[in-house]
Amino acid sequence: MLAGAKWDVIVVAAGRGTRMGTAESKQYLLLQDKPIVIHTLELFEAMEEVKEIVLVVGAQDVSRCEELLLQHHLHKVKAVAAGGSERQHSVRIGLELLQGEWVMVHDGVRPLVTPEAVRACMAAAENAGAAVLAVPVKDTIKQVNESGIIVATPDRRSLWAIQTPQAFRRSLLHEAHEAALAEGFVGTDDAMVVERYGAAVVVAEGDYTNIKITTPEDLPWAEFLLANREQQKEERRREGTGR
Ligand SMILES: Nc1ccn([C@@H]2O[C@H](COP(=O)(O)OP(=O)(O)OP(=O)(O)O)[C@@H](O)[C@H]2O)c(=O)n1
Ligand SMILES: C[C@](O)(CO)[C@H](O)COP(=O)(O)O
Repeated sequence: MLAGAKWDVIVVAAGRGTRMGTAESKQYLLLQDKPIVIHTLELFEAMEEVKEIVLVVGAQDVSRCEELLLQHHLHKVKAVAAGGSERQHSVRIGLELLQGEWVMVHDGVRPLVTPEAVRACMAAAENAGAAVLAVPVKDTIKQVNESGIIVATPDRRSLWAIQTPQAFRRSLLHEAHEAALAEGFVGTDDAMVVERYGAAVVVAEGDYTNIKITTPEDLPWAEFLLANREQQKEERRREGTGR
């Protein structure tokens, strides 16, 4: 294990992808000939700050994921666990398998997060105990009632779109999840669980390319962003070798 590796990661990939509408769950769709969730895992596998990864998937996908891990040499994944009916349950299942001091939770379907953004999130969490990647919203956001009438326009300066990774001192995240379970609270992200527990969660500014692959139009966008990154990497490599 690397000396600087003090972070564990839970990659949640047990969703059904109903909004994508494909027969195959979206985390296994191919981007540049590789399953989306493998792109995501490779990012954390390559980071020296990362010690161990737990992958949480649908019960029916555990063995095919174990094979995929071998095929793609993902040695940091110490367990593949069967997830729960809600994202929050899948996170809690992953959390039970980890013992380290620091843990990040990341969506398996956010394959485009950069190591720089992950590092910004980890640094903010090490300072504050809990941090999430986020970007300021670019649109004007309205609150609309059931009749389709706008009831409020919150000040955009205070609105952020929340992404993953979400990074925490493990004991805090564990206590917050236990409390949520006891109270029957289910949120859409881990920050909500920790906020509700009463702890401060800070935002670390990420970037707009860390998209969550959710609906069909996200796929060509992700392909474009990936191709663009590969091209930039190739250009840097050529410059580095003077070619
Ligand atoms: N019970 C669940 C639900 C979601 N997730 C994971 O949480 C991440 C973010 O969820 P989302 O994009 O909403 O995925 P789905 O639940 O699969 O999508 P949908 O809501 O369209 O069905 C995904 O990587 C998804 O696989 C999970 O591990 N367990
Ligand atoms: C955690 C998350 O990625 C933050 O944007 C998001 O909440 C995932 O779940 P959702 O079902 O798409 O709300």
